[in-house]
Amino acid sequence: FIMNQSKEQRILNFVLQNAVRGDPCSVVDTIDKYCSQKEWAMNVGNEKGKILDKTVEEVNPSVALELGTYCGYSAVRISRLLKAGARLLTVEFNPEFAAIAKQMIEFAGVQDKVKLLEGPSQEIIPQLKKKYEVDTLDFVFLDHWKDRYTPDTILLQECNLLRKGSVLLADNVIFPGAPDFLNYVRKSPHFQCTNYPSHLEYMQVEDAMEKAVFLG
Ligand SMILES: Nc1ncnc2c1ncn2[C@@H]1O[C@H](Cn2cc(CNC(=O)c3cc([N+](=O)[O-])cc(O)c3O)nn2)[C@@H](O)[C@H]1O
Ligand SMILES: [Mg+2]
Repeated sequence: FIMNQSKEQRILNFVLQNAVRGDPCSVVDTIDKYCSQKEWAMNVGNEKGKILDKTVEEVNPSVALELGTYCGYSAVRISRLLKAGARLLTVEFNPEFAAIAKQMIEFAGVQDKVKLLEGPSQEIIPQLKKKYEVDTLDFVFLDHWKDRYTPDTILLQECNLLRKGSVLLADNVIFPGAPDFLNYVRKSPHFQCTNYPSHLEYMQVEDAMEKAVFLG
C-alpha cells in the first residue's frame, strides 16, 4: 500500500500488474476486484455496469459521449461494446484523473475508439460540433458532478447535439442523487424516461440509473 500515491494511481498500478494488456474485460474486472476488496472508488461498477452494457448494446451508438471519465472504467466498459468505426468521446477536467484514464484506456487497447477530452463539460460540449466533428450524439452517459447533469442536458439541446432517439443514461440518480435532473427530464415533454433501480458500486446502498430518450 504505497501511501504517497493517489488512490487512482494505486488502481491503475493494480491493473497494470494484474490485468491482461489489450483485454478490456480483464481491465474492468480487475478494477472491480480492487475497488470491492481494497479501496472503494466511484466507478459505475459491475451491477450498474450491466445496465450500462444493455443500454449501449440496445442503442449501438456510432457516436457516444461520456461526462466524467475518472479512471476510465466506464470508458473501457462502453468502448469494448462499440462496433467498428464507432467512437466514444469522454470528458474529464481533473488532469490527474485524465492522465490515469489515458493509461487505463491504452492498456485496455481501446485507444482507437476513445478520445479523452480534458476540460470542464460546460466548455467542451459547445466545441463538439466544430472542433470534434460531431453531428449529433447517439448516446450520452452522465457520471460527473450531479449538479451538472441538468445544465449540461440543457446545453446539449441548445447546441443541437441531440436528435430524435438520442439516449441519455445518468448514474447516481438516487445516491449521491440528482433530484433536479430527475425532475427536469421527467417533467419535460422532450424526454421519455425509464428508471433502473440498482445499488451503489461495491456497496449495499440503494442507487438507480435513469434513461432519458430525447423525443425531438
Ligand atoms: N463539469 C465537469 N466536467 C468534466 N469533468 C467533471 C466535471 N465534474 C466532475 N468531473 C469529473 O468527473 C470525475 C468523476 N467525478 C464524478 C464526480 C461526481 N460523481 C460522484 O461524485 C459520485 C459519487 C459517488 N459516491 O459518493 O458514492 C458515487 C458515484 O458513482 C459518483 O459518480 N465527481 N468527480 C472526476 O474526475 C471529476 O473531475
Ligand atoms: Mg457515478
